[in-house]
Amino acid sequence: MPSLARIETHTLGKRFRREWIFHRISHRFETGRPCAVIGPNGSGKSTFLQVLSGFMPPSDGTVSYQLDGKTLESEAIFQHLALAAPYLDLIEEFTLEELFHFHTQFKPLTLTDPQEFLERVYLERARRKAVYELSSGMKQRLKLGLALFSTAPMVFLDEPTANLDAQGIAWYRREIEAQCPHRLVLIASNQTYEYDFCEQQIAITDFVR
Ligand SMILES: Nc1ncnc2c1ncn2[C@@H]1O[C@H](COP(=O)(O)OP(=O)(O)OP(=O)(O)O)[C@@H](O)[C@H]1O
Repeated sequence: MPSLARIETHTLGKRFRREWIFHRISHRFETGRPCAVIGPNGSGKSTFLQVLSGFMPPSDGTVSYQLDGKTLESEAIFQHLALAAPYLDLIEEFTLEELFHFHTQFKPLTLTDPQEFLERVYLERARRKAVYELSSGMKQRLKLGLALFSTAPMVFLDEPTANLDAQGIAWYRREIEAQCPHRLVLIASNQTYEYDFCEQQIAITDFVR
């Protein structure tokens, strides 16, 4: 049975200095109800995901987390959350096999064999390459794979198809749609093809003060 995750925000707001980026967002996110956070460049999508991830404190309101009906402390949510985002870097000096072994000590994957994982992200031929030797699209498949195939019940993706070609985008859509029924999925995007399967949408510009 998949874990049932729930995140509830109550009048959540974030400002940098005196500028409110978003304000008074009250919403419930749940396993099986994928949600897209949409808006133009600079509107606050990444900021919203970072506040929900616990990377940034809110300026106003609250966020609460539940897993199978039990409240999670905000310090503990990181272990239950997988995030792939342009501002999160991979360790460039590791080979892909080394990265797999390092990463899975902290964030286990459903694919426990590195070979199987690298085949699933179409990087099996690069397994002895260092991360810095990969193209930007290859790195993006690696980042996405680490989030998509993690065992964490919550998965947040920011600009998931950045640098992916048409084949990569089709792969992303197949894999994310397979994950949606049994995980809490949140996608920050301004590309319809990254989120048009999401049953919920939050337009961040609706929450400007
Ligand atoms: N650490 C920070 N300090 C000050 N301002 C910030 C900080 N991070 C983001 N901002 C500002 O917050 C606003 C929202 O930025 P954010 O990156 O969340 O937008 P976005 O919708 O994700 O944009 P994009 O589509 O370009 O990725 C921008 O005006 C940005 O300059």
